[in-house]
Amino acid sequence: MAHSPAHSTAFLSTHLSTFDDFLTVVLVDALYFWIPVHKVHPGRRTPRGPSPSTLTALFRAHAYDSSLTALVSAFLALPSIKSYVAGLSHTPRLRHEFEAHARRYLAMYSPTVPFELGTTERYRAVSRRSETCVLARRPIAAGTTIQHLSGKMVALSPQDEKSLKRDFSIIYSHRLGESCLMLGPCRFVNHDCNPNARFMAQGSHGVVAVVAVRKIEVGEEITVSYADNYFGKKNRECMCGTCERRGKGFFEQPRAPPSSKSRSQSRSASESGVTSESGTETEVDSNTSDDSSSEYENGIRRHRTRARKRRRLEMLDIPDKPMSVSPHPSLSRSLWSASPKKELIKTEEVAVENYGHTFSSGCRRSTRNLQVRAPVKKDYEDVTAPKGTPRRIHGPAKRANGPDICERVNMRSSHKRVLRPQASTGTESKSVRGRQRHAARVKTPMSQTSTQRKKHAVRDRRTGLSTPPLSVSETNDDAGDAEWDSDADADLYDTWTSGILFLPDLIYNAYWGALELENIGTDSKFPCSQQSTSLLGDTRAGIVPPFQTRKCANKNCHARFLLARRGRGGELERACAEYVRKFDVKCAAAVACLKCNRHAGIYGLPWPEIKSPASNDEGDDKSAEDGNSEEAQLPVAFVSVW
Ligand SMILES: C[S@@+](CC[C@H](N)C(=O)[O-])C[C@H]1O[C@@H](n2cnc3c(N)ncnc32)[C@H](O)[C@@H]1O
Repeated sequence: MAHSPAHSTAFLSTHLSTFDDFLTVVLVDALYFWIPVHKVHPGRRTPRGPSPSTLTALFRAHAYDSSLTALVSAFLALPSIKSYVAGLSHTPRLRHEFEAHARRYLAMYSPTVPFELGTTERYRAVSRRSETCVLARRPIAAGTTIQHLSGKMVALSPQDEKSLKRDFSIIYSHRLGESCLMLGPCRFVNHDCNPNARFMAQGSHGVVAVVAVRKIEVGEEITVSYADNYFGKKNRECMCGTCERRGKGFFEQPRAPPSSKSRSQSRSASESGVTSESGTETEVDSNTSDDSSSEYENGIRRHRTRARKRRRLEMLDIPDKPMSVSPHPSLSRSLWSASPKKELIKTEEVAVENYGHTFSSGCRRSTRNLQVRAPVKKDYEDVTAPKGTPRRIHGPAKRANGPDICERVNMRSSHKRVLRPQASTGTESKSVRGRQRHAARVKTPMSQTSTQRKKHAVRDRRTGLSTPPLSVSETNDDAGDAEWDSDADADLYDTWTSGILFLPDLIYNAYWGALELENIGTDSKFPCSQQSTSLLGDTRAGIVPPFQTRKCANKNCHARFLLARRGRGGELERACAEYVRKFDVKCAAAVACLKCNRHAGIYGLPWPEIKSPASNDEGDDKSAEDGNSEEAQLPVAFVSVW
């Protein structure tokens, strides 16, 4: 085999990196993720692995008994994996290490896994690519070992030390007193100067785990501190969120070069040997009292470097602030804070934005089973809209040739909308209303006839012209409400703004807030279980196939083989949202679907019956999450349905 590790009984960093590249191609790039993850040997070709559909079938088959061991065995029994392992020179040690490493990546598919991979644009200015980050899928208590977020650390061989010198996954182990290569899922954890977790060695075989140092909320990025001087001296090139907030590291503002006046002042001060204003002793060079004193020169150099960096950022068109991690605004803490109605409504709104993206790329989903209730639209106003602009209801992003879903999400989050409760009376709100009414008269398409509007919509769709942000709508007076309240107008609005005809339902669902499933019994504890239990029962008995496996119509969707759901799956996801609302279960997957509901496919959003929460997962992470009470509350549906 071209790149199989050398015949040797020792387990070297070369072996680890080769295994890791192979396994990330097979188990992460092909199935799980929408960007190829960073490889240790980017230029190398890896041997062919099993097809995504074979793997998907494998996962589904073993998801029901939630046995990681069974899954690993089945994986190792696949012909392509067998031949890869056979190439490992019949060295039991290597085979054992390969299996252990495969197990680490396979464990990421465990439905109970408390984290997921996401993408971040935070480091793009330097790395020029989207990078991976790790996000919490459920609250993680301080002191908890994060289950399945593990890796393997091996001392760098001298050969690797030369070739991989600048590689990202090399860490210095104080315990071993040498540089090590660390690979496995925990290599995706980024650095933060105020981290919420830390790496911890488990046992004496170089197994690394990640332990939370404080409570981590759903959707929060899991970060560790690599070292104090990892990103330059005192991490001054660090691009973490903490540095961004503090204006440190990469985000430190360049100090302006001293003005000529202050320079001459400091020069005369230095000539007389006086301490400068800032309190630092100015260097005195009795021979050359010109501007080229080293501190000044350094200042200029620093300033230029920073200016260069800023220009680079501008060229890349990366918003300086805030840099966001995706997924996604919908995962932000506030959306999940315990469920007063208003919070819920925000959740729904964002969820529908997501779905808007998703649907616009081809995954239409039925929402016919949903009833909407409890009008709530008066509760909020969009305070970010420019003065006098009639409020715009969130619509889907433009489709035509735009950036893909993830990018859009990121772009959106750079100018987040702020929703706040709206004042009900008072002069202020009256003037707002006045402005809105005026703006509505001037701008809204409601002044056109409905035939005209339809004609324009059709024309826009044909020509591919993006529809201007038409800001239908919303004044707060009764007349405005009545206008907007009519189904026809709402439908039309959607047609105008996006050209996607099926969105009205969704926008309405978001807009009206709370959703109710038709088929939820009043005393049903787990709304979706009623739908799915019987089918699941049959499935387990082997009577019907578990789900219809559909290919996603979006050709950019790397998770297309995982899209499996029963019939009209939309209602099940909604059920999940409903479940979240009712029981305050913090389920990131419910709304965080980025690419064609990858999560829905992988983690299974239908919620079948509750089993006893006994987990069969074994291995290095056995003790993990013992103390995590959230774990026990989670529906075992996560374990059962893929
Ligand atoms: C161990 S990897 C972490 C996972 C990585 N983001 C990926 O996509 O595979 C470390 C790399 O992440 C990026 N990185 C992580 N934290 C960073 C930080 N605070 N500042 C700058 N770059 C960071 C750098 O590109 C670094 O080489």
